[in-house]
Amino acid sequence: MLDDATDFKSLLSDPSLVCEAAYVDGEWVQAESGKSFDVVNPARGDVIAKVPDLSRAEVARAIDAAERSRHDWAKRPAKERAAVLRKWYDLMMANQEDLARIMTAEQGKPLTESRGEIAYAGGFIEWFGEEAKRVYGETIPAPQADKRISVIRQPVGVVGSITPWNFPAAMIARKVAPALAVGCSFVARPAQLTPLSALAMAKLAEEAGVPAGVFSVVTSTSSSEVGKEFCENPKVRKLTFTGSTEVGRILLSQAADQVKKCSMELGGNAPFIVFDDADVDAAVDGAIACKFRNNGQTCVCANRIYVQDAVYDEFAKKLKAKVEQLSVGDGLEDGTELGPLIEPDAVKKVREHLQDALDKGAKVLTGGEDHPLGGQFFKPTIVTEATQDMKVSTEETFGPFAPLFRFTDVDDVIEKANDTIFGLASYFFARDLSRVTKVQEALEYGIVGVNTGLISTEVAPFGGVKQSGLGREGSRHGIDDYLEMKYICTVV
Ligand SMILES: NC(=O)c1ccc[n+]([C@@H]2O[C@H](COP(=O)([O-])OP(=O)(O)OC[C@H]3O[C@@H](n4cnc5c(N)ncnc54)[C@H](O)[C@@H]3O)[C@@H](O)[C@H]2O)c1
Ligand SMILES: O=C[C@H](O)CS(=O)(=O)O
Repeated sequence: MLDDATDFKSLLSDPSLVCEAAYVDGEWVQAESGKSFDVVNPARGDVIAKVPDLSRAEVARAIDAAERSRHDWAKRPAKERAAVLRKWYDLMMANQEDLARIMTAEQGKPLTESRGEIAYAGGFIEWFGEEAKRVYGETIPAPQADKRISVIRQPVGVVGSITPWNFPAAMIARKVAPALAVGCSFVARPAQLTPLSALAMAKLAEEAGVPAGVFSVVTSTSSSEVGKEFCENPKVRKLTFTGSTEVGRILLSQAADQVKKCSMELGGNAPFIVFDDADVDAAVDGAIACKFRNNGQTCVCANRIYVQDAVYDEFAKKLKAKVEQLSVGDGLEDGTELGPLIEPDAVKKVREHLQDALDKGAKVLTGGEDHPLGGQFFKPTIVTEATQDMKVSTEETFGPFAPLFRFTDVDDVIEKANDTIFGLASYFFARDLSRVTKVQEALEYGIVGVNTGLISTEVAPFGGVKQSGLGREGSRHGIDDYLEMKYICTVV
């Protein structure tokens, strides 16, 4: 652990990237009430910054600024908007180390993962800057000689955004990038636990030339009030949300009154299936990457690991050996592979899922207790003999807890894998071509990883089916949710 006296800003080349103010209409502001809230380092429990606690009325002013500024931004040639996004990407990458340290300090993930997330977030800005220049329309042969039919695509307008704490930069980037690329304006409300990454991104966007009002970051402890403002303010044409399915339901209900355009990136419950023809060593490496990335705190982490009888013991033994090598500690320290969980309730949920599994017959293979570091650290844990009646088979654990389920029959494991209200990510390891084809088509998920545990990239359409969400982010498809299609019929 770093010395508690270490001020993480002393680790930065540019401490001014730590912005203890909200960014509204091109100005760095405090709350009129004078209220602020603490940003805490989950590894050490110390306060690393204070940011303003804006009121709903102050959020409404950011929306007003977004409405005023969007028209000129949309009128700019796409090439000009693309150049601003490219500059923003270049600044993100030039400041990658500082942005990573800020992220690790507020979210806890190891520096290696924070560096990766900054590159991932920047990748969306780079990608959609390029896509800005390819928003095409079409002409359609008219059924009458005196008519001409054309279709154009125009920016939706003001976008309201609410995002979670687990990827404090990437979850915003994959929304704000397509929005600004097509000429929308954007008001972001980052998670209360991790606002600093969003504010640092705004500082670099300002430097890159994003006009005042086009991108604002409002910090607030009252997420429900901000959500209601986004849903009830008619100037907001679209709500984009990433978070739990529970909150997604609330927002969709609130948005229904104005039939507001919504994108939803929600919860997951990923199955990870190891068949008897798999490369077991590759499957173990895939499971480590998939289960323990961000300490298990990702929407696409393996939540249930199904292993076919013939390779169950080999897989369990090799996974145990690798898990016991994982280095747990402060993410700001070199070599750390698993940081703390984000808050005490997150640790409580891991303990709850573990105890429920043990009560129903599971056995601890490794871990299964708080880490000697204490606080929000927990030992990476594997249990064997997991069964479908356990909480972990229907609820997202969101922590370093790997339950192994044994299976025999292929059709049976597909049925079990699909037996959930969620449908975001899924994974399986197999080599038989017929089996691979059958399984990848049978899994009811928006994302399928075949012989890999890592699927995150800006070039592919990311999103879920069933109650894991609506819409896709990233890829050429990710721009569609920020455009309205207009059909023009002209009599000549
Ligand atoms: N599908 C994806 O791309 C994706 C990505 C990351 C996280 N997630 C999901 O997010 C969850 C973990 O993140 P979390 O704990 O921050 O989720 P959460 O739903 O509790 O919170 C998400 C965001 O919504 C805000 N919020 C909470 N209640 C609200 C309300 N009533 N109105 C408006 N905003 C509200 C929070 O302050 C936060 O900023 C997990 O379920 C995970 O699967 C999904
Ligand atoms: O937690 C959810 C994120 O969307 C994970 S990913 O990094 O985008 O795959």
